[in-house]
Amino acid sequence: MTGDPDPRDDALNVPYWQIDEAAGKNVPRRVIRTLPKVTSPVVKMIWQAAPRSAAAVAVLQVTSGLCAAFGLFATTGVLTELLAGGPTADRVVAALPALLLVAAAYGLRGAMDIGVAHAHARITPAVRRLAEERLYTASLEVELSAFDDAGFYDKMHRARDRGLFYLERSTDNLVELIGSVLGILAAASSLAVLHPILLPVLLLAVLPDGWAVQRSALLAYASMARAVTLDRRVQMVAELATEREPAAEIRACQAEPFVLREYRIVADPLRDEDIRRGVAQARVRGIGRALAGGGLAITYVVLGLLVHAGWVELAIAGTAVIAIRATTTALNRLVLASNQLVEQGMYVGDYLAFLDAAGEPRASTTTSADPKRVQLQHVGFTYPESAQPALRDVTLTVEPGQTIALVGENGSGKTTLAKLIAGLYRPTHGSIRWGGTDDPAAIRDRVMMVLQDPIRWPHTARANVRVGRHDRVDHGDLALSSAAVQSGADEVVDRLPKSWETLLSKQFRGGLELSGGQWQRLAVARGLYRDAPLLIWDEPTAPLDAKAEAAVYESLRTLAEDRTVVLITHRLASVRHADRIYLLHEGELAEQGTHDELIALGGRYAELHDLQARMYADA
Ligand SMILES: Nc1ncnc2c1ncn2[C@@H]1O[C@H](COP(=O)(O)OP(=O)(O)OP(=O)(O)O)[C@@H](O)[C@H]1O
Repeated sequence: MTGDPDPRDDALNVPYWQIDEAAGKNVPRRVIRTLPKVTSPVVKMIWQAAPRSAAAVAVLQVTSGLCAAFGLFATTGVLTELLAGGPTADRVVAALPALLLVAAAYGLRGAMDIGVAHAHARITPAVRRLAEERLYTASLEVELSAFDDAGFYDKMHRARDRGLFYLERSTDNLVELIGSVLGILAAASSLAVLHPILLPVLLLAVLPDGWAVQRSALLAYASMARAVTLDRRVQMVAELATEREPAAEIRACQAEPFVLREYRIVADPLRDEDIRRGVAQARVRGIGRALAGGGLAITYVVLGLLVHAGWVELAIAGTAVIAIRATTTALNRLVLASNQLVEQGMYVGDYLAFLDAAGEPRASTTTSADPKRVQLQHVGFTYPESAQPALRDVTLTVEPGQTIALVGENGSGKTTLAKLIAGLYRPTHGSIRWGGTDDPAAIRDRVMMVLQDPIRWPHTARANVRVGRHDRVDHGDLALSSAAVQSGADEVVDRLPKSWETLLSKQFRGGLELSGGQWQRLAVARGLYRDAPLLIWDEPTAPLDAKAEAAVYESLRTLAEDRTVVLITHRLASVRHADRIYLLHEGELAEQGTHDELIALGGRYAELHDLQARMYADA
């Protein structure tokens, strides 16, 4: 039956991702004050990414500015000769040497500008490359728990989606800014020499437009800050509607209208916000243009009055008009570039804030300690931004060579505990020691973990297994083959058209897709290929068929002979031989012992065991 939406869905109408008015208020108000702060990290980045090209741009731009100044002075010479008395032909001939100087100055300037463009072309891609690597390094190095924090996600998305893009744009704008500053210095210094009063008058023509562009930039940023979460939500819904992974389930659940409704809920306020911003920007731009036009008119009137009063010669006034045009153009470029730099600087700030939040890259630890005995003392763990702890007061010891099993209902904390034992999370209470160390970085090399929902790497079958220990030297693929045989992945690979070299991703031409169970066999092979003394299995066999499951457990028994194993499973029949079984309930250790002890106890474990035994018997 279809009908009105469930009223409980109304929770969707007051979402946390709505427009955030407070975030929009927290933006800077002035460009000039902010400019040095926002440009210095960009300058530093340019210098680190492409020092030679940066030096070339600086030298060529200064030379270009000098040429421009020289050209303007030479122009006065040309105009003086042309406006002198006598026949026109004589005046033109007399002006020729100055004219040649003007042509040479501007020709040289053109050559310098071509050089600037060449050097500039090398800078932006180099900056992007460096910035991307820093971002990816930071996000790969960050503690796993950061990914459970929505604030961190917002920061990362801002840094990745906008920070990188605007860092590139601000590199271009910085080159533009330096060029326009030097252009202004050249033109304005000639103008000041011709008549000092022309310079302040000229500012009248440019400042209003500058104000408008600045306001417009700030409006854009404030709008972005208000809508950033909303924007992310729209992208998420867009992925649901367009990506391959959810496509089947959406159709199977007939959830298409639900996805569209979700889209409308988030897209409508985003559209309204964009309109609000666009209209406000158009208004300030309009005011700025009108004021700028008035300012320029006043500039020319003042120049006319100066000529009329005989304070300025006509030839100098002619050069002044050219200089005014050059200065206005350069000042406008400067205002635009600096305003854009400030706007972009705010996004670049987001990029830098993310690098800060991600912290220093983890020092690559050279000490590698064997986990040996793993001891947990009163360990508690709460996920970031969660009200309830996922684990409470867990104390247990895993002796070297033991196989322990973690069992319990869904959500009881098994995976969380396994990730703590693997050193992926740090406890929020209590302590964990692995042999002689409590530094998770020191044991990471000695842990192999097969996760509940392993990554399907969009790579070859070989890469999917070898990524378990990508730097392992494996002559003749001996370790690869052995991991494949133990996990049953060999049967999967044998059927692939290009064997180990088959690309496992439908998103690329020639790629193939595997079934859930086939992927899982590769994931198990990946864990085995890693080959480490502490082995953590989180429901490794759930999607496997009976034959593959039996093969994996057989391999597990062999592996367990000289390893410490932590096994998580809901199939209690598979944990019967574990040295010790821990039953978790709502984040606490509710029962522990051997299989026989727990059955004798007659508690939750015994109850679950009976239930499963009856279920399989009925089946
Ligand atoms: N990334 C996360 N962020 C916040 N809470 C989480 C996160 N992962 C798990 N939890 C919460 O922590 C609790 C324990 O989850 P955990 O995945 O450890 O349970 P589990 O016993 O492995 O469950 P299952 O048998 O379903 O795999 C649950 O209440 C869950 O909602």
